[in-house]
Amino acid sequence: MSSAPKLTPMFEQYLGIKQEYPDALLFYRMGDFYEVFFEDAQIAARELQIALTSRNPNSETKVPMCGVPHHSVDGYLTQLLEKGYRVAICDQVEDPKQAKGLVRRAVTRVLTPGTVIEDANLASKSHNYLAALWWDADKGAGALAWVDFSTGEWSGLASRRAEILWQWTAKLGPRELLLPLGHEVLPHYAEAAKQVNRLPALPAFDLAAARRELPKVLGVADLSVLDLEDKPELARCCGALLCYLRQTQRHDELGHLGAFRPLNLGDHLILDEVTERNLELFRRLDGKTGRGTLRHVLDETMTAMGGRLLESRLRQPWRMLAPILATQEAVAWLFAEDEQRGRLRMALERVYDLERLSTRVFLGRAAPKDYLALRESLAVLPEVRQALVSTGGDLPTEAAKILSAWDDLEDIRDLLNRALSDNPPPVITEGGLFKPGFDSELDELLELSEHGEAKLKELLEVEQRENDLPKLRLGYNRVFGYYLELSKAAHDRAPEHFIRRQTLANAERYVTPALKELEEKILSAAEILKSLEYKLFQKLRETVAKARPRFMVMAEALATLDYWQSMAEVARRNEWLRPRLHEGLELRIRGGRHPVVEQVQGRGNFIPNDLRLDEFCRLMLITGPNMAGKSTILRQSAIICIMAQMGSYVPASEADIGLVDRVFSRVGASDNLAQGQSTFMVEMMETARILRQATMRSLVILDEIGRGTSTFDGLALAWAVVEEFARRGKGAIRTLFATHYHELTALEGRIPGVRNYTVAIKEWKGDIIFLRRLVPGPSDRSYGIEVARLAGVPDSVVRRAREILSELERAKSGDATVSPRTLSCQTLLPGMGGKPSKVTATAKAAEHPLIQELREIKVDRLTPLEALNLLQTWKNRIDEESGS
Ligand SMILES: Nc1ncnc2c1ncn2[C@@H]1O[C@H](COP(=O)(O)OP(=O)(O)OP(=O)(O)O)[C@@H](O)[C@H]1O
Repeated sequence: MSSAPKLTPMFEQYLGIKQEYPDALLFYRMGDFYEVFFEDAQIAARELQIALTSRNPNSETKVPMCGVPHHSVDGYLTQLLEKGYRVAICDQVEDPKQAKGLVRRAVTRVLTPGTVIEDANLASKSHNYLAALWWDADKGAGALAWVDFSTGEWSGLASRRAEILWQWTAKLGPRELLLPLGHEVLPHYAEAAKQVNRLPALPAFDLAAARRELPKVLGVADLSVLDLEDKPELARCCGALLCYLRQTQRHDELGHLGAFRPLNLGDHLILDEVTERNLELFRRLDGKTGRGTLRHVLDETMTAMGGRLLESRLRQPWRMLAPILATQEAVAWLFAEDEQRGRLRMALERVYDLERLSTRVFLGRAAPKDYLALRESLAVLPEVRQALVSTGGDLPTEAAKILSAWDDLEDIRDLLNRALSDNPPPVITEGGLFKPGFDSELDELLELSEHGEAKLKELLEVEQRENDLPKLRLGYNRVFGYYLELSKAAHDRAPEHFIRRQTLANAERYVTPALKELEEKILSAAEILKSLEYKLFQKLRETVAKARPRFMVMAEALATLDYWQSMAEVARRNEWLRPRLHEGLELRIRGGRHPVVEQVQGRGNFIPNDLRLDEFCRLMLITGPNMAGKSTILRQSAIICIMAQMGSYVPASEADIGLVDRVFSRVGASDNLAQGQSTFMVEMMETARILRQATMRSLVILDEIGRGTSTFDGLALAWAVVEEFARRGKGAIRTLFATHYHELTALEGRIPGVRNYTVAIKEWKGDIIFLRRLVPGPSDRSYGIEVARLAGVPDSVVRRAREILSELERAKSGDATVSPRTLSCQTLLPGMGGKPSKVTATAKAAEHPLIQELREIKVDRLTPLEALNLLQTWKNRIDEESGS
């Protein structure tokens, strides 16, 4: 048996380390490069588009290899993290000059998408979550916890329904999700669990470990202080987060994590992930962010912290009146004060991301430019404070609270001012971080290292002059340091104190005791200088890191101010109005607009609409032609409620909003074909969810339920759903229901609270004009064919569709061709059988399309041959239709 070829010591070391990080790409530091080997190299070369080479670990095998220079590694790491990879950074942990044999190396940190803290890997105005989910199927209980490691915020929720936990996972969209090994991902949520890391339940999710670790990290006595004692599942998830952070950060200190604040669903207006998507709160239906989303319209924040607060509020608006009213009061104050708001905006623009900067300082990963950014931000704090107080009048309660806890962090600003040079180096080890005058010892050493050159020159000049050797030269090499050099021709004139060190072909090199002494001073000054700079930097870092809680207080204050001013700014620009909120169930909007559609189309081109949901009209059935604007009304009503409960002004001329606990929306088709679910299946799953979760305080908007199946199945389902919403509890659930099933309009008068509405149009010379006005009453028909014509469907198809339509209508109005299946449905469904519906009543007495053509024919203009051909065409059509 042949034994495996012996590896070089370097590869032995590499493989030993790699074994500990099987799931990460190992970046192995060699000199000025990070090298990647074996399979990792193939992945890295492909993903980073860099050359794949090879290296021999022994004489026989070749190992794939690629590498990147250490100074530009960050850009490559960003690319890998964006693609979802984890990277273990393996550094040299001893000075190669001092190393005996192979340099010692160790993994200094593991970068993962969910734990990154560098700006290059993060969207500034979005949170970056690492989440952990635990579900105990036997007990029927579970939890989800999440942390934004870059800011230190963490939270979570416990639930007795796995579906709720997965919904929140989908909503938060964590960059990484920790799941215990073997734990199933709920069907329909594969997207949410795209980036899953399976951890062994023990020790990662161990309850005993969580009980021990959590209080330690958060500096409290036990779990009861954290409101976690009676939520063991949530404690497990928090424990798993800590366990993973410890593993990846190689940093025992997790003290930058803030207080754990469990999410109390009762405090918030719940928007599930489907509603978020359908209403295009964060992403458009095509998946893109930015223009076309509500967030884009609302975001006038000037700081990253304010932007993230806006994201959280939009994700979780309030359910309770008190915080909404307090926010409204502050927004109204800044809304009224244009000048002050302008000053505040200008000041906030110069504030950097205090949360993430101070995290990097705390974890020892801040670059000199981060300290400079902190210094510049702190310099603005007095200006922001000044902008708050400058009105002279009474401040709103919340603003007064912020002001009373205000901290300019003057001591830290003063320290950074005195310490940091204005042009610091890119990395700390390069020197030049501190200002002259900050530390006297440092100044002395700087003087020596800077003037060392001059002193050497002085020594050379003395030797030249005293020994009459004008051609004497000074040089340096790595082997014996500084030397004096004489040409071969002059070497016999070397004085006695010159000690010969090297003979070259045409020169001799010497040292002198004085030169050696000076050299030692200069070199040791550089060494001492380096270590003193490092020591001073550590001290500075510690002082700034200790101020982390103060930074966090101010970060929260600035984020809140920024949120208010952003709300006030957009309200001013778009002429929005302060809504009235109340505990009742009535919803009244006058002159409501869709903020996003209006922004895209331009203010003058959007037609406002009124809407009222009260005890007489709790469920609005909106019929109307395609393209009339039904979906827009549905969405804008939901969006106005969401905005109001964020404390924002709303696009309406008047709004009274009875608080909403959940908004549900089923709008349009959302295929999930990739997950093996048809459009109809998804629609029904979502409808089922709404039926399970909606309460009397919810607002439900349903758009064209049931259209993904056969007409009668769809109608029957839509009908049953309307009945269910209209008859829940004592009254109906506030529902806006847009549909093309005109048969449903028969429900008005049969079920209390159901009212018909339509979006008006006008017919003019065979065309339709969209009036975009919501008016009481049902619509007569869909005008689908007219809209198809407007959309450019070819005339031949439009004509044929008209023929088919009139056939169908004839059949429906009791003609002999009606099928047995249709008959059975008609008798099953109330409102359909017996009396003709509105549609059939208004339809013209149907006649065969051939008769119409016959009428239009000009016989005297036909040649006999054309007449014969026409006759043959008609006969063919009749034969086809009768199936002969
Ligand atoms: N109030 C309005 N003012 C101006 N334009 C509007 C208004 N409402 C809707 N629109 C425009 O009409 C388009 C169609 O509106 P919407 O999708 O709401 O129609 P719909 O009745 O739901 O159509 P369908 O039944 O085909 O789904 C919108 O994209 C928008 O551009």
